[in-house]
Amino acid sequence: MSGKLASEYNSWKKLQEIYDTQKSQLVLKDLFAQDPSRFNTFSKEYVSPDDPSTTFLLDYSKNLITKPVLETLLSLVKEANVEGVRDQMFAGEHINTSEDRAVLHVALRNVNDDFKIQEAGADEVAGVLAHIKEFSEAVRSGEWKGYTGKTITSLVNIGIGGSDLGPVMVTEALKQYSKRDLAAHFVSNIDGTHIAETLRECDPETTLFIIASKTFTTQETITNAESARDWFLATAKDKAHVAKHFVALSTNTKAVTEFGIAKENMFQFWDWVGGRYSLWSAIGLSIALYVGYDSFEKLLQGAHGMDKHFKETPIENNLPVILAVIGIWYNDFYGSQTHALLPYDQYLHKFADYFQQGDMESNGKSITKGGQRVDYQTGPIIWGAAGTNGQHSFYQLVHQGTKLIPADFIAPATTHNPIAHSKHHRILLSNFFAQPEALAFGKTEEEVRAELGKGASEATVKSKVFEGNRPSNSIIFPLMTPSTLGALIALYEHKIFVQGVIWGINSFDQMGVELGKVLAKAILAQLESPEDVKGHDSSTTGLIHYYQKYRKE
Ligand SMILES: O=P(O)(O)OC[C@H]1O[C@](O)(CO)[C@@H](O)[C@@H]1O
Repeated sequence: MSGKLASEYNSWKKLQEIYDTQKSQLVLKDLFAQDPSRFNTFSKEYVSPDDPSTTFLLDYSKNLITKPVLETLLSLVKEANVEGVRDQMFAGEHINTSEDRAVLHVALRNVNDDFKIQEAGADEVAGVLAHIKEFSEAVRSGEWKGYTGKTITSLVNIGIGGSDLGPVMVTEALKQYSKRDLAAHFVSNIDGTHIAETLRECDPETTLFIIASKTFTTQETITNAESARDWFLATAKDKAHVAKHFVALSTNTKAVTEFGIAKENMFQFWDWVGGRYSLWSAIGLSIALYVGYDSFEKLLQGAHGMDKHFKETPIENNLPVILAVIGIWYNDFYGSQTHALLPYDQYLHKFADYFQQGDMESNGKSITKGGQRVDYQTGPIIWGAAGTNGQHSFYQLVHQGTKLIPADFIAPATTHNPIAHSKHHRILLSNFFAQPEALAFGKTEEEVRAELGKGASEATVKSKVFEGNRPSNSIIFPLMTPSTLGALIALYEHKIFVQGVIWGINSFDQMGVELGKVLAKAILAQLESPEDVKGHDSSTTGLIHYYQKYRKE
């Protein structure tokens, strides 16, 4: 960390100058016309250093950049000492300064021991993975039995935030690798409807509950876990049976034991694993159970390959760095408020949800590590949806609205479901190719006039014009596999890291989620009667009083 605001860097000032003076020249149609090799210049194929079959192409040529712009963006990376902080992260230095913690999700997937990491607990990773392997194989093979001797057919992961979103996203993405005879459910919301509806699909004799909570104090998770235990014991009766049906994923042994889960049924991780970076840890148990340990290991290997790429590749060829600086270009100079993640792969339908936490909880900060208020924008709003669904919903605004929305289009070249001789997939991909093209190059007034002929009103002509010059990245990979997914997730994790370092913020704490929790606790104690409602503004008081008119018990 340099201790400077990003806006104090010379390269930041230079970027502002470029934006102010050359913005009108950054027109994709012209840039492509001027340079026939633009695609070659601004695209890179990633091949995992460990496994050539883990590969994808990143095309970033449809961005509002030129070589000098990109060079200046990369000099920002140098000035902010991103490489230095990256090396500190890999070495286990406590770069999460507010919590005085290392940030070592890379240690969870350090499969070949390529990185020498000294932090306490890093040497225990292999042991926990062995525990995950042994347990997941026992459950999947049917060797692990429920209290009446039946095999497990339903998994219920109870967790929230990072203890839910990663396993949800990955189990959906790798559904093709599941045995299909083990149903995976995820309960996160404190709304009783979530657990009630889930339990309606489960049988206490054949259900395994996975209580996933780093702290094991999260109100939603503990409340849901207690309700699950009550539901289970209503049938099983004997508390001794809990051991066959409840396991915990946590750093908090004491709280797990107090809950009644046996120590041998606890899967450990460490304070240097951030919640939103934890799917690689014991939090991934539901993934290993659902898709098998071998696939889980391949996921880790895929991420590890990207870690090596990020650590060892010069910044001009470093894919997370390139994505990060292009994002900064729009976020901080073009004033884009959001970034869309648009996977053309139904298996990735939770990808944007996952990175809403990954990115927004990491980089949704306005105070630097040194305590200064930033005078620029930090993390973007992340959103998106899978496939052509979005086209029939929000793409209108992306194409013709008043906002500039940078987007990443992500797709597999081949599908696990080649039904109708891959007709569906070809149609899907034709849209994946067409949308970035339409966004970038649009449709001129002349083209519209030629198309509509003389009788068309001016308003109709104007409404059919696509201004174009809307930027995007495209990522295409051979097939959705565990290792490719691992590489893609790690790509975005490191992108978020690079942006956080440039903005000078701590991407690894989450102070902003605390205030609401504290207020909710105080309000919970006041819900009984109107006389208890004290200390609030008139709006909050009015809302609680309205609720109290209808509350039943
Ligand atoms: O795993 P835990 O400790 O239950 O926390 C769940 C989530 O709550 C948060 O602390 C805040 O939302 C997240 O960072 C975390 O992923």
